[in-house]
Amino acid sequence: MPQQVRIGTRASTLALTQTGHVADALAAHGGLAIETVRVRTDGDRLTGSLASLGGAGVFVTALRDALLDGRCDVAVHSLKDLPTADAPGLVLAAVPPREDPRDALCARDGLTLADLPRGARVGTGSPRRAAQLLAARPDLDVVDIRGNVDTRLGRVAGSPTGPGDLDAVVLARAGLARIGRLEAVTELFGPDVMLPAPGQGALAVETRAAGLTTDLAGPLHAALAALDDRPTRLAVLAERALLARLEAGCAAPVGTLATLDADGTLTLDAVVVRTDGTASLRRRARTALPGTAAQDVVAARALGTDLADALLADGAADLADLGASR
Ligand SMILES: NCc1[nH]cc(CCC(=O)O)c1CC(=O)O
Repeated sequence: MPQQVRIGTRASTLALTQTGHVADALAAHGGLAIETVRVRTDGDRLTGSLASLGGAGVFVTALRDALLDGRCDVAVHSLKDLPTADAPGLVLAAVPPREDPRDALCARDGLTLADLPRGARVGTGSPRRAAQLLAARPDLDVVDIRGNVDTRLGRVAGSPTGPGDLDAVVLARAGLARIGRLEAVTELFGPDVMLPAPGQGALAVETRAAGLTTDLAGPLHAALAALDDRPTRLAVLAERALLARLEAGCAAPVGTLATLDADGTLTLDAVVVRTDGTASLRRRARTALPGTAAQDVVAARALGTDLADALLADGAADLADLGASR
């Protein structure tokens, strides 16, 4: 008899697809029978703008409660939706290999950012994306939008499935890839134009720190360890350490991306942008990872906190409302 594992997820297409990948990977490891438990979060229920929803954790709190109550054993989140504060009683058990973390423009008629007409209406609910869009194209009319990925794509002119009242929207490439809508992408933004949110493109697999029955803990923990990807974990650790040191919320106009080279160098890029795009601070730092698991974690975190300190010394806190929507 395989061990039963209940895996908690939001019910959006994106969340169900992400959870499906994790469930398949855990099941492939053997000895586990996976059951999916759908959980409705405030982020799914409430319809206000993302910036007005009350910040950290709107998509994850209900899932974490389900873990702590024992309604599920494992929860899958988009890593960028996880607040940087530790959750008592829970552990980040696996960070699977990251998808391409870039943001994508999905515009009408195949247009790129440079091709969009003056004053074009571009939808995003993210102050980070809005600020970087305006830094590149101050003439754009950035429109605050919400909804799942399909709903947002439906707002692009010419879409068969929505009002089509916008010239373009900006979305994470990873989410579009996971739901099979990459054909909507008209441009991928390089790091010089738009740095992604910390953790974008990565998943987080959480479990209870204690409380799994001992027979479940063995096979489940082995399967989770096999799913964990060291380069992704170290990169998102550095990005999240930066965000935490800036005391920045998920709605702050902060972009950051870490990459691990084959030679063991971790490079972290970060930008803090004034919300209207009229000023920004950008920095890069690198560190040679020592090479053992515990030392690497310390080094990755230090890279993030040191880069944040440098940005704060440059005046990041005066430039942008870092505490937005915490
Ligand atoms: N809260 C929205 C959210 N959370 C994760 C993703 C995309 C997938 C990812 O970044 O891993 C999205 C949609 C988007 O930003 O376009």
